[in-house]
Amino acid sequence: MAWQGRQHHLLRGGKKVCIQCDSEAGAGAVTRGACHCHDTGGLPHLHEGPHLFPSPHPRDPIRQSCPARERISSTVKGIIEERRKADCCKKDDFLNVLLSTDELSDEEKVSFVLDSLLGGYETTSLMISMVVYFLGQSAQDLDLVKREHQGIRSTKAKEECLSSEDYKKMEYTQHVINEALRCGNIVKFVHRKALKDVRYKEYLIPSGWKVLPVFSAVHLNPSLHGNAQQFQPCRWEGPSQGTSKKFTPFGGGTRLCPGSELAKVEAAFFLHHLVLNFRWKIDGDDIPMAYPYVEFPRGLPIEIEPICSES
Ligand code: HEM
Repeated sequence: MAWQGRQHHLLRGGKKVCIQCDSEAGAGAVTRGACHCHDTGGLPHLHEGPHLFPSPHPRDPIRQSCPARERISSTVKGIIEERRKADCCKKDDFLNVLLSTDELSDEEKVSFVLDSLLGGYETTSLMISMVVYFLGQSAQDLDLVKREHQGIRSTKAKEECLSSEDYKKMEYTQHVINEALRCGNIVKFVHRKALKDVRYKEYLIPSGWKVLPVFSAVHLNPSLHGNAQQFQPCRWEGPSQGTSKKFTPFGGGTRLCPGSELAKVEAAFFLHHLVLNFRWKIDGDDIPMAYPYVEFPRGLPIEIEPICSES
């Protein structure tokens, strides 16, 4: 995304960056289709649909969601056909792995691609917005992140791309990302069903009951996280702090988010370029609100200004 001009809606821009990265990571060829679906409003409509109650109103978003799914499915089908015709079987990407299996029908393969794109579409852009929002309120943390990225950049040529080794050095950035996930609670709860009677402490959860584990209740519990209401990235310092049952922004068990590492890499690399090249301030008031999904009501408008390299 080119940062031209001074005013940007971070959430909107972030979605485009994320859809490009996710689809590149999955299968380069899907990028073109995915970006088209973003630009024409298909992905936003598709994402909205399952979260809303149907209404008889002619502009009911669910009426737009179903055709959006059909449009995007046919774009992905076209890309799969192109991939089959072209001799690009040597490509070692997600789409080729998916195409090489006979255990799924074509429809299931298309659905798999769509689910993966949707899984990372709102979530990662929201996480990036959260990071920018919280850093905007903590000059000290912003300074620490900036120094970390200046250190990494100083070992590289001017336009040299970041590598996995650079990513491993982004320790404080990881703490900031973890803390934004803890405070931001992008996914507040997941849906589960008890398959048999389950006893937990003095409770009985009868077979067939729906259970919604609420992550935000754990992430903001002061008995598990000291000063739970405060944004304090330094709490993540120390070995294996980021993986524990008291911190589950990406779920857990067999349904653990397969995109968690990709999302964190996207956020860290985005931050690298943002803090080294720009100053920003949030334009007016905007705060993350949950209704029930977390959003910035105004899309987090920010004013940015390039940092001159001489300064
Ligand atoms: C900050 C970013 C993200 C957050 C907070 C997040 C969170 C989650 C959570 C909590 C689940 C578990 C849902 C459950 O247990 O029912 C999940 C599943 C999933 N996520 Fe993510 N996710 C993120 C990014 C991504 C990305 C970038 C992708 C793909 C490119 C992705 C793809 C998926 C898929 C396909 C599933 C379903 C896995 C399954 O059911 O087996 N997610 N995600």
